[in-house]
Amino acid sequence: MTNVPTIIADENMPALELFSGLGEVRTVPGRPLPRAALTGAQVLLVRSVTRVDEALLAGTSVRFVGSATIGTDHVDLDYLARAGIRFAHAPGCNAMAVAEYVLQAVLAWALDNGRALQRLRVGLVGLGNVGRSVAGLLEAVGCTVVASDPPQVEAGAQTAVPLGTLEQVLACDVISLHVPLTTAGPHPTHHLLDAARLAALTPAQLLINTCRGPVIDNRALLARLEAGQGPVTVLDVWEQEPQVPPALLAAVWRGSPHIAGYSVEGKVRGTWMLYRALGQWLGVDASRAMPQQAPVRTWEAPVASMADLLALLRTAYRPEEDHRLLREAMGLPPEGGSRETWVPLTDVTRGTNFDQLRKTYRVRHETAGLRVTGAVAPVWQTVLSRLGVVVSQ
Ligand SMILES: NC(=O)c1ccc[n+]([C@@H]2O[C@H](COP(=O)([O-])OP(=O)(O)OC[C@H]3O[C@@H](n4cnc5c(N)ncnc54)[C@H](O)[C@@H]3O)[C@@H](O)[C@H]2O)c1
Ligand SMILES: O=C(O)[C@H](O)[C@H](O)COP(=O)(O)O
Repeated sequence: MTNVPTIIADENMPALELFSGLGEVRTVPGRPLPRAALTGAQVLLVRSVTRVDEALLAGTSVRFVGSATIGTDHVDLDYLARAGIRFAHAPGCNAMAVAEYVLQAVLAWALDNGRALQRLRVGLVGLGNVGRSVAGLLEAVGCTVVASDPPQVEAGAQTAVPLGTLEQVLACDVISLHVPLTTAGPHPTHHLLDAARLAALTPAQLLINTCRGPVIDNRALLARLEAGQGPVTVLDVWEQEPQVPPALLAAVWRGSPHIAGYSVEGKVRGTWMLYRALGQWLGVDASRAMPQQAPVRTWEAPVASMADLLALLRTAYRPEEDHRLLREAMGLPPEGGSRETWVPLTDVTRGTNFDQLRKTYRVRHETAGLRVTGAVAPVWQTVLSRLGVVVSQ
């Protein structure tokens, strides 16, 4: 390509200054992305909220699409291949952010329920970048982890985490979902947790979904939760985003607006990976380093107990704040209010509120780089090391 390309980018993408040497960047809203904005553009950079398909791209001059995400279910990859449009995404960019979100949920639930981590069996559905990061942290705190991943079994993959059946995973104390959303192929994940599988789960279990909403049949889940028979549930993702059914939100232990991966580092790394890929495609230098943004942080107290570890993690991120804000945005009162106090918002307002929460999401850093100066009990040393914490006593 000889001319300077025009790059259309989602306005919620950080660190777009990386692209200043590669083309002229123009930002646009991602949901909905105005098709007219693509006129004359060669490059389109999106996040998960933009459906990228023939309807959006046919007749445009876009030749490169980048998605600063791990998931690709919003992109019609077959169409892009047929149309000769190059595609890049960001595998692994925010895996540690999601793993920290899951670790906090497990620690808080275990503390609240008097469960010893060393006796917890954790089942992961999907053992890719996120599943492996989650397993690394949970094994380090003493949990026994098993995963179900049929594509890896069929490929004969050697995995550090033992692979079992989905049924074995669903029988664990904690179940965490880390699969892509797929509707075709030998192992589709749409409604993988359907009514029948959900019926086998009990209130003694913890179910966490940070992958994609439609992997769980949300109506069936709500029916189980309203009957008092469902698992304690953490949902970061919802079947009809940006819609969040107030009844389902009221029934879960914790809900958040699809932000499990929203660390500053995860988002910046996603942009940086696209910058590298675009530079390679254009055949130009793209050797800028990933912008480093985490400030110096210090934890001066000891890390002796599970509660200490949770308190340390909470310096970076307080999940109940996301839960509170999401409830407010969907018209629910603070925890415990009756159904009569729910504010009846329209779908349009709820959808706008959901996207607004994500757009204005606060600065949240991963734990990596935190300096601990207090005494660390041997039992927590491995997890702190895997979190990238620097222990200096
Ligand atoms: N909430 C968030 O902010 C957030 C952040 C990152 C990723 N995600 C979601 O999490 C998903 C997983 O991320 P990842 O980085 O681990 O992806 P990945 O591609 O590295 O791993 C996915 C794994 O799932 C396995 N898999 C596929 N179908 C399966 C099935 N039917 N049963 C069991 N395993 C199956 C694959 O073999 C693979 O090992 C992404 O596709 C994305 O949708 C959400
Ligand atoms: O797949 C992912 O990486 C995440 O789900 C995704 O990044 C969520 O954030 P968004 O792209 O919608 O801003």
